[in-house]
Amino acid sequence: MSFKKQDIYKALEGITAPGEGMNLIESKAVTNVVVFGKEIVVDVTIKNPSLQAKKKVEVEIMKVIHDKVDEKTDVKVNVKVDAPAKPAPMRGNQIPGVKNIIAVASGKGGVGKSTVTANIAVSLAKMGFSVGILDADVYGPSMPIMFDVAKERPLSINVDGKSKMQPIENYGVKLLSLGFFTDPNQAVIWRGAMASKALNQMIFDANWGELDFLLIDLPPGTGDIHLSMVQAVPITGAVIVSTPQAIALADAKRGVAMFEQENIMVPVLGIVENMSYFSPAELPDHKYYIFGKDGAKHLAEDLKTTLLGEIPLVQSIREAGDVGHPVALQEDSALEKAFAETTKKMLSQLVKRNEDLPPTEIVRITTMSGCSTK
Ligand SMILES: Nc1ncnc2c1ncn2[C@@H]1O[C@H](COP(=O)(O)OP(=O)(O)OP(=O)(O)O)[C@@H](O)[C@H]1O
Repeated sequence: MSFKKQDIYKALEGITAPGEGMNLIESKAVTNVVVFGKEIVVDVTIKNPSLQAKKKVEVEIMKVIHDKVDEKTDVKVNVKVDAPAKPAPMRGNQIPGVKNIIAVASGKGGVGKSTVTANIAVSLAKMGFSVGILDADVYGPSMPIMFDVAKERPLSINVDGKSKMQPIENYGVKLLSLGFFTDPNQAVIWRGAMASKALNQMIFDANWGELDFLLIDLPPGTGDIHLSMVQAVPITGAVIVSTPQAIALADAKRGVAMFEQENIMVPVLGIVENMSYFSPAELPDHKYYIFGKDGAKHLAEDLKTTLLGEIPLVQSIREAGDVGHPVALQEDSALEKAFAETTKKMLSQLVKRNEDLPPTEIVRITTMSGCSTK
């Protein structure tokens, strides 16, 4: 035997525990490793009960041991399933079956909020979570294009005698968007009451099924539509997207402040800095800080929140969005890793939030005259 048990543990650190956002060692999923001559037996306990997750973890363990430890050894993997992850506690107008609702917002438009939402959703799905996106961007719903389903239309199906809207699914992500209800050639801006009605239907009259996460892609800004969203559902936490540019950061700050208002109180999980720097394909080690450096890092420090990730400005991110195949789907690419890291950081903030704070309540919005609208 030319390897140590420690080599096996080290190799297993390279595998993400399905549905947990941590590696198999960090999450204590590996409960035992035994070496008998040329045979290695790994006992692993995972939280995701699906057959696919079990098979995936088994195959990944075998592969990493053969690649990194000893290619000739026989590997046996015993996979056990523990009870499912604790759902986030919520009350109020819950969406049945939906455990965590995450709002993705940006103060300024065009900073890549939808791109970040799409890629975080794909990363979550690849980690084994069940994920949905509600595209609530009233000014320009772009998710149907980003998920290559712009020509699809949600069907109405009958669930327990009620007619429900069936989300469109691609890449393991369920999607409903205001964009499914407008002609892409017409510039429609959803206004006030109509937008609220459509959003309410997409939230409560849809067959989302069991979801670990529902990401809500909010329109840019901090206006009425945001208030009606936070009023309608108990949002577990908010993620703010910004570029490092001063004017984007100032708007991001307003976004954080909006969620933290006393009458809203949605915890901010952190800030994702998008378009952090540009690296040309021919000079991958060069980083050009086009919009400034460390802007979101400093803002996160100032606001006592977390910098969740720094996503570079890369042509392939734009191209992948345009062809409807989010870049996080590109196996083993640097961008896939960047989004996976950002997602893991968001998850660890979410776990902390769910441990430390009570459930988010439905917000009572008080009108100028002091009357509650709920
Ligand atoms: N990191 C990046 N590198 C390259 N292009 C990017 C990056 N992030 C976003 N883009 C591109 O920038 C454009 C705007 O991105 P996106 O639509 O995600 O922004 P947004 O903030 O959601 O916009 P809106 O304000 O319209 O909702 C898109 O063409 C997208 O492909």
